[in-house]
Amino acid sequence: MIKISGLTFDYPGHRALHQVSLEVAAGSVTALVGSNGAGKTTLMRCIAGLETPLAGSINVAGMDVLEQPREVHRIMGYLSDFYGLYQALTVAQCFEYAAAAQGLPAPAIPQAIQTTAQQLGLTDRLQQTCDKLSRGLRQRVAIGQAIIHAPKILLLDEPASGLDPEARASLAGLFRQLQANGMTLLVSSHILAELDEYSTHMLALREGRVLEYRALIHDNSQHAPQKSLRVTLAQADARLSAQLATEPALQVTASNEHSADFNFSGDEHALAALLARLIASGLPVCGFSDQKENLQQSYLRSVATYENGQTNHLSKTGSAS
Ligand SMILES: Nc1ncnc2c1ncn2[C@@H]1O[C@H](COP(=O)(O)OP(=O)(O)OP(=O)(O)O)[C@@H](O)[C@H]1O
Repeated sequence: MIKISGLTFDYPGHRALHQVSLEVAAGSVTALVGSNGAGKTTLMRCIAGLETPLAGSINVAGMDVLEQPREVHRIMGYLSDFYGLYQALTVAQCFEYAAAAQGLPAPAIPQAIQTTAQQLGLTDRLQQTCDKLSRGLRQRVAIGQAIIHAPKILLLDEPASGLDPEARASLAGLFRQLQANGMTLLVSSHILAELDEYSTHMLALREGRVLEYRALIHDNSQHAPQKSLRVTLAQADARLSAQLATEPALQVTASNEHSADFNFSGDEHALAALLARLIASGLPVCGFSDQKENLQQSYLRSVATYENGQTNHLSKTGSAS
């Protein structure tokens, strides 16, 4: 859906993106993560055709963003990190304005306003003017403006900032719903636990470079997906490692007398059978827990790998001192 090749972007005196290349699959939700100044906003603005890169190309649904910006905008929604709302307009008027600006035919606009208000929980606010809304409600109106034309691609820069926990949870639900309807989302946030709830991919940027881009959910239908699990005992038992070694469908990655971590290839029935065998062997098993790496751990591991690489490179070139 989005194909970026060799994207390089310069601000006066500062290179913000260095040779960024990646392909974002249709229907995915990509968590765009990185420290302050990593280049997330710049990348989004380039994808939205709001900046002209020094080099490289960006293709959205088969269209070159720089050559066909208007066609691209018709299928794209973008919420910038700093946005403005017309204070004197009501929420309904804001939606109407956004819908008309996105080229929605006039007869379709009233329904689009109702649908969007419902998705954002703003139905009872439609007649209120924006100057009377709280920060979180304004944020919801801005998100509504970005999705009113039911785009195929949605770019959201820090969409949850200013939202209360309830609104954040319902926003996560909305993103899952939009993805289920076939939308491709690119969402930047510093709150990784939140992105973890709905993201299928992680794109980590660091100093304008792609640190890592990968799928977070592996769905390989030909094989049972591999699980990373931990078995915990109620009390220390030296037989744990030996007992696990007799199990062909698992590989132990770490163990002691209280617990063991292992990768397991098998379905839920195989897991139930494994639990039954461990209990039958006399081990005081409390249970299994999922050891799947979350987005935060994944991101921090990418950063650590990058920093170790930098340190190794510097020490090899002799400039570390
Ligand atoms: N208008 C500008 N002129 C010069 N440099 C800029 C400009 N806008 C951004 N930069 C620089 O480009 C780099 C990337 O900025 P960008 O806003 O894309 O980062 P970000 O990852 O979105 O950061 P944050 O998480 O803080 O929002 C930063 O070093 C920033 O200082």
